[in-house]
Amino acid sequence: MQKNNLGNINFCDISSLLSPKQLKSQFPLTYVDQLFIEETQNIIINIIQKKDPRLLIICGPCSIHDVNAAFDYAKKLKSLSLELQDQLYIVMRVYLEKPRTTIGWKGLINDPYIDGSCDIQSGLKIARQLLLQLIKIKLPVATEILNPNVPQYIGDLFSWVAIGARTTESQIHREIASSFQSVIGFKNSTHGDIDHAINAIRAASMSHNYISIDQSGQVCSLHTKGNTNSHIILRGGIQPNYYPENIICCEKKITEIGLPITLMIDCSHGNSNKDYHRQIDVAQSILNQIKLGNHSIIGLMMESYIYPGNQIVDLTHTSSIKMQYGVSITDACIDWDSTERLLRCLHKELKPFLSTRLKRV
Ligand SMILES: O=C[C@H](O)[C@H](O)COP(=O)(O)O
Ligand SMILES: C=C(OP(=O)(O)O)C(=O)O
Repeated sequence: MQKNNLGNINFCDISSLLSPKQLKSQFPLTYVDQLFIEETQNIIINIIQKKDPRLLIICGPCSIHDVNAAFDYAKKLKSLSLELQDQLYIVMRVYLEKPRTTIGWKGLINDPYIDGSCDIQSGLKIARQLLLQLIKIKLPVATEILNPNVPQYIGDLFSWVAIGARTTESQIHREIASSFQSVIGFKNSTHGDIDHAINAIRAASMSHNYISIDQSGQVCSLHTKGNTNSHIILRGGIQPNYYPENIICCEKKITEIGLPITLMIDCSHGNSNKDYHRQIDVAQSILNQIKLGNHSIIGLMMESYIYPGNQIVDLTHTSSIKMQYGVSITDACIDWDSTERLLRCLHKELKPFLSTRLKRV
């Protein structure tokens, strides 16, 4: 078989990208904004260490595909978060990379024009610019880290980070998690196994050496300190795992190993059986569990956008099809009005209970 001049018959094309340093010089983080991110990271560390009794809420679209709609959503979320901040600490889900079960659109960084052109260089620029805009309005942001080199470009901007169900068992993702100064949430596996997430927490807490790229884009060997601030995210699997019996079983397992008992519940994915309406039932169940004295649940994740549901995009025809504004193009989301009602309800109902959760230190 004839090799092309890229040295591998399966390579079709290679193009250079700008380095992390070049991207950051085009879209710099100001000192004031950097202090804001550090402050929000510390608040979330305090929440998972039970020194701050508020419930952490990671809330936003399944994926970002339209930066204008994302910013409109962010403004609504910011103003609500100010009103509810005494009980809820709200962080926007800004998911820029999507792990797929088989194939599909892989997110704004990979394919910003949603047409299969995969202009990754533009994707990185659009992503960093949006994140800086959100931070400018003092909205903390959260994401899932997927591609191992992406953190060098935008990893300085997040207040909280997830490793997804499909990558929690991956060594490279655990190594990356060990480099983060923000809290990291590890999801249980797509089938519902929590051992992968427990092993990930232990691995990420240790120091690692691995191959990465530095700020100039040069391949390097990276030595990390280890991140001891991580927790499990129960996202359901073949069955939901947010019921009291699942939570108790998970708490028992974590206690036996000697890890801090800190859980976030993802109201979507396997816990909602991918029916977005059911996210509200999951949140209601968690509210009741907290009222009944649960101390291990520190946060909730929800997939929410401006309008409900989702729309299917056909990557080959996107330019000729008009997409609906503010509607997800990946998983279905609850709409803004339902989100606002749910968050107000959590705020009101949790008020008498949250302060009793403070760890006696
Ligand atoms: O959160 C998003 C999706 O659940 C995840 O990316 C998998 O999506 P898929 O099963 O549609 O590929
Ligand atoms: C892909 C996601 O979730 P999970 O890893 O739980 O499937 C997500 O939260 O967007």
